[in-house]
Amino acid sequence: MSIIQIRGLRMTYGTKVAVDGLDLDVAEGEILGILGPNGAGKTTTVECIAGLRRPGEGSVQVASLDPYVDRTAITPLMGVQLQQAGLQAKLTVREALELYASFYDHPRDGLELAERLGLSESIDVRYAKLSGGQQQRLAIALALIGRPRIALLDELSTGLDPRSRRDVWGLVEEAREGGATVILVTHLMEEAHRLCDRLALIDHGRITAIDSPEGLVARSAAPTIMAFTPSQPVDTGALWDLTGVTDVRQHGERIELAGDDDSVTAALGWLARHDVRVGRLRVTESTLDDAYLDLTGDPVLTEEN
Ligand SMILES: Nc1ncnc2c1ncn2[C@@H]1O[C@H](COP(=O)(O)OP(=O)(O)OP(=O)(O)O)[C@@H](O)[C@H]1O
Repeated sequence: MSIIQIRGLRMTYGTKVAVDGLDLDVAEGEILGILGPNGAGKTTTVECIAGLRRPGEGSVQVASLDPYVDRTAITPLMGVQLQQAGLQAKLTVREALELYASFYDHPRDGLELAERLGLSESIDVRYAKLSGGQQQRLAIALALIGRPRIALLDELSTGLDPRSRRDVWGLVEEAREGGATVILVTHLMEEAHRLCDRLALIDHGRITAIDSPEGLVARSAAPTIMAFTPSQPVDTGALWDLTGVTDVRQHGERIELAGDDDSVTAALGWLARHDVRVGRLRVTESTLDDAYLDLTGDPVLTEEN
């Protein structure tokens, strides 16, 4: 049973189509990453899930409620971190944490959360005086303080230094262990790979692929590259004929061979059989980054096809 269900969502701003017939199901306890180019419609989709925008067409259901209509019932279930936090400039970190904790039945300890996010020294600083990264960390603390059943995190770690990013990832992992469902909009492939059970690629307001991170990497056409310097000249034509090889190039003494995982085994076997020693071997596997570039803009791919 999905905790979030979107059917045929369409959103326009004037003549601009921001979301164009989007369907999505998110299972309870899942961390779903949303990836896509700037302007693809990610934030607009998240704002509809948060009940901040009324769907132009189609429907959004969260925990069997309409988040736009049933705002009062949805608020205690949901923690939301948006790109624009929209907090009052004069509110201190402590006051903001206390205010948000009051919205929930069983909130986390705000001071402990502040400590975890490196905000203890700024606890009495007003929001307007915080640095961009501190404002971002506070927004994340406010999204998670209520132990929400559903957390919506839009560009979680944009603008955070590497240490803060890891602190924040730890909190998201804890939320997952607590059974939360998390929607995470991100441009960071490392973050997507590490935290998310599934990734939805959105382009031009539609989902173009949805799968596990490994599934997306596996289905992308981006190949494994094997580069090496042979101990003697090699017949590159013979390498072309090996299982899984899709490309062979020679750059001076070096040979670069592209293909699937099997191509590496096949090439190493062939070279051994022909008494060619392999020097300076380097094998580079395709990454989520490659898969993202490869898959964005393609037709819809789901786990089933
Ligand atoms: N308030 C608005 N008024 C007019 N157009 C808007 C508004 N908000 C978003 N848009 C447009 O709708 C489209 C989708 O925007 P959205 O912010 O949802 O994309 P996004 O995928 O979140 O982008 P980014 O990665 O840059 O945050 C964009 O073309 C954007 O310019």
